[in-house]
Amino acid sequence: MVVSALGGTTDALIAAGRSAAASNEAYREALHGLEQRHLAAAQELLPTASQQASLDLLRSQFAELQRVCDGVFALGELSARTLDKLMSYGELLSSQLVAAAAKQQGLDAAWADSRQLIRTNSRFGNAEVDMAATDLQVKAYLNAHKARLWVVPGFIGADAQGNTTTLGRGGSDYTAALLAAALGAEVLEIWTDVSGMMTADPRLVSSARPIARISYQEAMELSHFGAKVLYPPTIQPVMQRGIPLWIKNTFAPQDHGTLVEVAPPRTAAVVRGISSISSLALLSLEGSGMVGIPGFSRRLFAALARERINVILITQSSSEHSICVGVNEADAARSQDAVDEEFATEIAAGRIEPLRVETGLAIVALVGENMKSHPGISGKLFGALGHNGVNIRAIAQGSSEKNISTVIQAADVRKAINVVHEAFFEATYKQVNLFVLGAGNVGGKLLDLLARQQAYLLDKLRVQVRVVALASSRHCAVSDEGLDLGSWAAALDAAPPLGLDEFTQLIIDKNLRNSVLVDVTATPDTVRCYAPLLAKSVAVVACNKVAASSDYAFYAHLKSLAQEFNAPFLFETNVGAALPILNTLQDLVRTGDRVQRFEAVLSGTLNFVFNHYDGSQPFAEVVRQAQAAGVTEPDPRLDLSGTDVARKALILAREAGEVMEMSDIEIQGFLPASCFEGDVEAFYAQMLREEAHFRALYDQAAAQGKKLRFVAQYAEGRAKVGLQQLAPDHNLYDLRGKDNAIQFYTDCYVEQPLVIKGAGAGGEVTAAGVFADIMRAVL
Ligand SMILES: NC(=O)C1=CN([C@@H]2O[C@H](COP(=O)(O)OP(=O)(O)OC[C@H]3O[C@@H](n4cnc5c(N)ncnc54)[C@H](O)[C@@H]3O)[C@@H](O)[C@H]2O)C=CC1
Ligand SMILES: N[C@@H](CC=O)C(=O)O
Repeated sequence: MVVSALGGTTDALIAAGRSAAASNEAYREALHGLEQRHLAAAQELLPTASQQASLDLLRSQFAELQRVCDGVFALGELSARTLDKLMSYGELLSSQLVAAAAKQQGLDAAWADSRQLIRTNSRFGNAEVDMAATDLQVKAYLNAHKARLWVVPGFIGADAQGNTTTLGRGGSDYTAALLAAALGAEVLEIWTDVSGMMTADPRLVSSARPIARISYQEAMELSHFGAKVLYPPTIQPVMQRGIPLWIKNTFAPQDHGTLVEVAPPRTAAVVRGISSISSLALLSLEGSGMVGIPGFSRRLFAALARERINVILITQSSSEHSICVGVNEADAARSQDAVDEEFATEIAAGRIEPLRVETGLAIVALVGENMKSHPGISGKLFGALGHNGVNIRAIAQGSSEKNISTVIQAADVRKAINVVHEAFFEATYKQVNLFVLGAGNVGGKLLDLLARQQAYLLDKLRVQVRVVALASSRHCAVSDEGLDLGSWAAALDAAPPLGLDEFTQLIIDKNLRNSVLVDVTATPDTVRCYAPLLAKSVAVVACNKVAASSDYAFYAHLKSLAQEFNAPFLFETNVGAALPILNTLQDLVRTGDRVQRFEAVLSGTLNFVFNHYDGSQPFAEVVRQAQAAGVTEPDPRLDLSGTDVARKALILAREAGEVMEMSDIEIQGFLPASCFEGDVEAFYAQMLREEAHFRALYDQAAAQGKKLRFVAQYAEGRAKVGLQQLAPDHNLYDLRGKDNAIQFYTDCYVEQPLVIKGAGAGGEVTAAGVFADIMRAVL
């Protein structure tokens, strides 16, 4: 049994040594605290009658420790050798306590000093083990001494002169593996505080799960790449002897844990785990003088090796114009000095550039032996990262195909690991993070719809939709876990205000995967956050028509950002609410068809009004009913003036490929100009006064058996909107309630148009259309 120090002891010993070296007497207090803790542990572990020997031993060892620290204090210096000696006390003390407790339990147990077993070189702080000597020492010791259970301190060894050395932090696992290998053990069990290696770091990925069985190679890749469960060198000694290694959880012994073995059974999962290393610096050596000249890489690596700088990742393009290596960020400055000195002549001659050092980076890596010869893995990896705006700075994959590593910004690590985990571990769910602007008619219906559908989406589509922030014009509620959609209105009311720029920055700072801005306002203000968000690969879904009907340059800029940053910009509901008008049009254009003309009824409000108005009640009253039904714009004058229909005609024409501005659309209004003087109430009052005008319009049409329809027309680059009287044989005659309809004549649809018709306005259907756009953006 190999034992680690009591939690926190090694750090406390290091701190005490450093205090002493800095002439700070605080080390005495620190040692006293540690002593009390160990004495208390002994009193808890052992019955009172048999505590004395252990308590005496502990006291004498703390007296020794005190003398070591006093020496450091007197000299004002803490050498690596003394620090190793200091640190060794953690494991020495704990293992002696455990040995005493085991004997007390009646086991045939004995304590062995690992300094007599593990032979290392004299590199204090991170000594290298002499395997052959260790093997011999372990066998000789166990031949000479007899006990059924040996309790041994982990982490420490001794050099040939008998000086105490340490094997690197986490080295107790390594000690155990060295002993298991020397003894030819049947199995090495590592008892820790987690239930094995996980598919990803559980602190970063909440849906990470334990890996039941894994090969040595995979475990090595994962442990090297930050899976802190296992100290990386641990695997080598047991792998060489084919000894299975079982990671188990002390706090949940019933859990299976992870079994590391030669050949775990093949599973459907091609990727075994995702790992990451933070605090990475990328060193780039570049220059035309390198091309085709052998020896540059050797000199680069030699310069780093002389400084004992560990190279974590290497990549070189086939142009040989640059070599790029990843090292620990803490080694960046030394790397720069070492490499620039090595290449001083070439740099002075301009044949290569001084070493370029970039910090603040991290590696995210896919690990799995089954990735070998399995096409599409890297494509899926890069696709998942790219779709979420994670820029890949460098890539490395060896021909063994066990590991594909990407270097990314450290700030993107959490998002990156989560999207990659979602992409490769299908049994988990995909998380969608919504940032919603507007909670009025459409917004409120959307939030209620999301609340109703959340369980369905999770269950059937494995999509977890969360509203992380919800803003009205006065409040903004934010929740990292997602707002409770059963009570969004109360949460919004209780929340403080947040400006639009701060809201935008919040989305960028949260940097969550599958982020979507949902604009369900009617204001021109909100559109200014679209561009910065699209440039961060945040999808934008809008039923707000302002952006798509604004200046052509702005609309085109948003479309190109969406393409450049792989971030959907979707606004299907801008025309005909949830009717699939824009998607159909985009399909036509995408397949090379050309729209020759279209005719459409695109105002739910005006259709509602003309379907309900027959002179039996005032026209103004019918408009009020449309507003109450949630069909009009927040300002109904936009509908009645024809402006809203003109916006839709413009958006359709643009999506058909036309470069047009709003001023190019001819609006033939039918309301007397007097109706637009003053505010909305004045508008209603004036319509009442103009009732005769509306009655006359109706009577003229009715007298010929026709209906009034406000029609948008586009043909060969020209568009207009206006009131028409349509006969019963017209395709747009038979429209009920607030229906919309459009007929496209294209190069393919020449005689019979492509017709789309149905409910084209109202809070519910618009919310449904926005919801569909959200799903389209993220699935
Ligand atoms: N009602 C319908 O049938 C359809 C509506 N639309 C569009 O839906 C949008 C919303 O319409 P409604 O819900 O009826 O309007 P609404 O006026 O009921 O709701 C808009 C909400 O946005 C809020 N708001 C304004 N400025 C804001 C800001 N800077 N930040 C956050 N919230 C802000 C307002 O306080 C209001 O609660 C409009 O752009 C409309 O053109 C699109 C298709 C159909
Ligand atoms: N106010 C609009 C709503 C949809 O865009 C309409 O009346 O159609």
